Amino acid sequence: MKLAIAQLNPTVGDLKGNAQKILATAKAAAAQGANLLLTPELSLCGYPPRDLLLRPGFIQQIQTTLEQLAQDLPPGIEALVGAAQPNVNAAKKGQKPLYNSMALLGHGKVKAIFHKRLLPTYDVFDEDRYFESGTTPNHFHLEAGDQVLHIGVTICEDLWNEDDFWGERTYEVNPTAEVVAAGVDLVVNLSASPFTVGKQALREKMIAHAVQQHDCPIIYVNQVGSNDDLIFDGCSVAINRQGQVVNRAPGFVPSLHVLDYGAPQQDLSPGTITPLLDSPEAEMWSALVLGVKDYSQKCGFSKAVIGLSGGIDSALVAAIAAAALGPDQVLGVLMPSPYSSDHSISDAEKLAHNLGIHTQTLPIGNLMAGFDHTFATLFADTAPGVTEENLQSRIRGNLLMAIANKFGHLLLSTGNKSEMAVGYCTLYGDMNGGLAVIADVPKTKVYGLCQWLNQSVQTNGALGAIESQGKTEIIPNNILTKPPSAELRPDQVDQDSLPPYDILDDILERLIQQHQSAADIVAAGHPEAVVNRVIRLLTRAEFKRRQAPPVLKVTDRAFGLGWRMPIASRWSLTN
Ligand SMILES: Nc1ncnc2c1ncn2[C@@H]1O[C@H](COP(=O)(O)OP(=O)(O)OC[C@H]2O[C@@H]([n+]3cccc(C(=O)O)c3)[C@H](O)[C@@H]2O)[C@@H](O)[C@H]1O
Ligand SMILES: Nc1ncnc2c1ncn2[C@@H]1O[C@H](COP(=O)(O)OP(=O)(O)OP(=O)(O)O)[C@@H](O)[C@H]1O
Ligand SMILES: NC(=O)CC[C@H](N)C(=O)O
Repeated sequence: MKLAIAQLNPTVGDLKGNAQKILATAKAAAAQGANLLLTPELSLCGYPPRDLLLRPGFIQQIQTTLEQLAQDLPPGIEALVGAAQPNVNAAKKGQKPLYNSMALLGHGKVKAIFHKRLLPTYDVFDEDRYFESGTTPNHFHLEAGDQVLHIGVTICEDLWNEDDFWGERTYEVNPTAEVVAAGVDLVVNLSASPFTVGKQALREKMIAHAVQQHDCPIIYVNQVGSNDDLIFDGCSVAINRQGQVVNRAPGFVPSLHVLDYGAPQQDLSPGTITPLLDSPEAEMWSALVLGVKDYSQKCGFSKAVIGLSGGIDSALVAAIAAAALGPDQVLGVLMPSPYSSDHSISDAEKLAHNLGIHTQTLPIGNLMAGFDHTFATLFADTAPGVTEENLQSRIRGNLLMAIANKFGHLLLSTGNKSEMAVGYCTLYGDMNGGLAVIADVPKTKVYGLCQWLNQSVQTNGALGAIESQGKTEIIPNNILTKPPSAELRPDQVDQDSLPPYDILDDILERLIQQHQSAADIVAAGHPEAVVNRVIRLLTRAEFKRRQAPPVLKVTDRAFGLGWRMPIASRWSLTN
């Protein structure tokens, strides 16, 4: 029997386009003799469809598209296609109106529907909002000539439940154990599992554990591509009865792999194993490049604009944009003020040259003077301070949005996770933008990524669309070595206002990712006064983060849907 792993990149809501992708892949798989096409979770609607699921018209269109797709499939191949399905008993039983399902298409019809059993409702997932859990094990017999393969169907979270792997009971039900008890030869897991750094190694350990626990090979098929804030890395794997990876699809690109299952061992035969990326930096880079590429393309942008300060944050975002869209599609705008250092301009120009992106220089001194003049009477008895400093940021934000409006660019905002956490950024200023590219990358990791970028250009030149041949650096060394500064007043450096970034980032990770209390963090060796100050800053900046652009998620807890803190709150995160 031949099974085709279709690692697809659907666009949320593009039912027609997604159906065409599934059909084209089914034809390619059939041409290679495949008997069954395996597609990711909700492959027809794209994951996550969020509140589109509340629109009756969306659900109706899913049904008609699914039926049409069943009729269009080439003969000889069946397909498991992911689609939300109505729960006909919802009103009578007081249940949720939908199931998260896989439809088995074949012989011109929808032959069977399998419902997801375990619904993730934590971090960025909210499936309990829409879906009812399936209650019975999902399995079917695939028949081709005189061969029959008994296949167990699980959908993403259904596999994330092995108590002894996680060391704690996560769910009452174990869908894998139930299909294995029904006597299946093979389990497939159709997923939309978002990327975070290091997650693929964890997935493979978890799947190998399940294979050994249940003595059953597993094929895991993941979505690829980025939808809003979530990046899906693909890396679909097949693990044989011995717990060995026999096929791994590449990360961050769509792909099709056809695998054999059968005699003599009744197991999966070896396929192609794409090596995993060799560092956390390589993973993060690939994910962010895909995030910018897909967000732009799926929202209809081909060009991006970025404020280029000569600092490290805007340098990294410009590099990601150049790799994602092509250097020719990226505009860096230099907006020096009277407080800007000479190196802010020369470093930004050097960076732009290394990347091959376009630049424009728009000095903001006159606009600052115009604001001073207009406010002269109103602000007459006040001392200049943060208000005037922030005006520079807001002037730049306005200029950038005007360019975005005029030329149809997407404005990429450049704030990193550390400054988003403590509110070291200006609303309607440097926070302006359509996509917050590195707002889940702590400042220390921004440095790590830039250093990795410079090393990669020397060793393998793997920098997407950036021309790297003959170059020894992408991020100019001076950008890497000078102290970070907002340059909003003379001689300002970040470290005047914030703890050193290595200390800040460690405290933030403990607070945001590990939910530690102040006492836990002090016990880990941080001074109490610094911990309390960081907690105050983190809490106070909630209102800013609520107004930030979508943040590309690369860590286990990103700002956005996975971090839902109240704004008007009196609870202190010291506890
Ligand atoms: N709970 C709440 N709900 C809604 N709004 C709230 C609020 N609390 C304050 N506010 C409002 O927010 C204002 C304060 O926020 P905001 O105006 O953003 O400004 P603010 O946080 O006061 O200042 C920005 C900080 O970011 C630093 N920084 C660092 C790096 C780069 C840049 C840059 O811009 O390039 C800036 C800058 O040095 C300064 O320390 C208050 O004046 C108030 O109007
Ligand atoms: N002189 C400038 N010209 C153009 N854009 C600027 C200028 N100064 C600031 N910006 C914009 O505002 C953003 C915020 O500035 P900030 O100083 O926090 O970041 P950075 O300069 O990129 O990095 P670093 O903080 O390490 O210096 C910049 O990334 C950039 O997009
Ligand atoms: N779509 C899902 O069910 C995803 C949940 C799963 N635990 C993951 O992160 O990969």
